[in-house]
Amino acid sequence: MALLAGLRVPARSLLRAGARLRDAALGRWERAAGGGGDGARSFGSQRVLVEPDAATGVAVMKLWNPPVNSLSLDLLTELVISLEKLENEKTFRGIILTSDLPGIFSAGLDLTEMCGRNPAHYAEYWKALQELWLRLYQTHLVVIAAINGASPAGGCLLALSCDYRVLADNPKFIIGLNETLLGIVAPFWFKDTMINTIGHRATERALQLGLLFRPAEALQVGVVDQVVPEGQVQGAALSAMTQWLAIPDHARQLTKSMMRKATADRLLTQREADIQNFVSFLSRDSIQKALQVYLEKLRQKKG
Ligand SMILES: CCCCC/C=C\C/C=C\CCC/C=C/C(=O)SCCNC(=O)CCNC(=O)[C@H](O)C(C)(C)COP(=O)(O)OP(=O)(O)OC[C@H]1O[C@@H](n2cnc3c(N)ncnc32)[C@H](O)[C@@H]1OP(=O)(O)O
Repeated sequence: MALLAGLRVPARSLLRAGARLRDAALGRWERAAGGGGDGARSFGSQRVLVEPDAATGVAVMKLWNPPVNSLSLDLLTELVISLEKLENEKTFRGIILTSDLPGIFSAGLDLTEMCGRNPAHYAEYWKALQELWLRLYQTHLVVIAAINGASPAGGCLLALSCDYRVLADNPKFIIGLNETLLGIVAPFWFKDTMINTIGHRATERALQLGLLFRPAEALQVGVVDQVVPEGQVQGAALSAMTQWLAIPDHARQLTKSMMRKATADRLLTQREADIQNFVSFLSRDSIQKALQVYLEKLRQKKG
């Protein structure tokens, strides 16, 4: 109950949360997809709900990790499993990645996974993040981000790793790689993913200043491809998906691989070194202190 006490979610969501937690305790849950009639069933885990539509070959994947969809170790693991499952189902060609929490797409990496833990935990956490990025960035499926909330840092990385981004038009829905504001540094593969999306100069400025873009600026700089009124984001993502799925799979997939392989390979060839780098960076007293101060500021915001 204490965990739920701080959440700003409606009673309906709390009931749904209760049901999910119960079902998760029993193992992976399944329920019939509402009115689908095509035999497709929703599936998922505690923190990732997947609503597949076998008729269109598109699955909507919703993040649900209250209060802010921070990328905890559990969420990272569940995302990888859900992605792998969809990749292995031959009927699916596309994913809409979105959030099931009002106003938040993802708050990025879970700061509580990076503060006051031991080096083995940092290593495990970083490996899980690498795993998710490598899979999402290189998946043969079309992935469109329907960004229905704030999306800083790791949340922005998730969106940038998709093939196309639609952002809901609300000034609170900021997006960007703001690591420097926390006193930390975006790793090279975050930087590369952004360069591949908006170019070198715009990335250099965005990263050094830790810029968090509002929707109009995000569109202008190219961090997102489309801005639509709130409430239309999923519909717009589905419309965009039609265009992507009109292309023969083999041609689109080979092109995606041609565009992204070198970037992914750069991490693949130095995964272990990247983990060690992260662990030693995070283990510095000054970095731990900076993260603790930032986390404390977030916690006191409400007080
Ligand atoms: C040359 C050497 C190079 C070496 C490089 C090597 C390695 C690189 C090293 C490190 C790289 C790390 C990369 C990091 C990436 C990240 O993603 S870090 C996380 C960045 N995220 C943020 O800055 C977002 C912070 N959150 C917010 O701004 C807001 O929470 C919000 C998302 C805009 C939502 O605002 P609001 O709706 O008002 O909610 P609250 O702020 O009230 O938050 C509610 C509770 O959630 C907690 N929380 C928020 N964000 C996080 C988070 N990211 N992790 C964990 N917890 C979070 C917040 O504290 C509140 O908690 P309480 O309810 O008060 O307990």
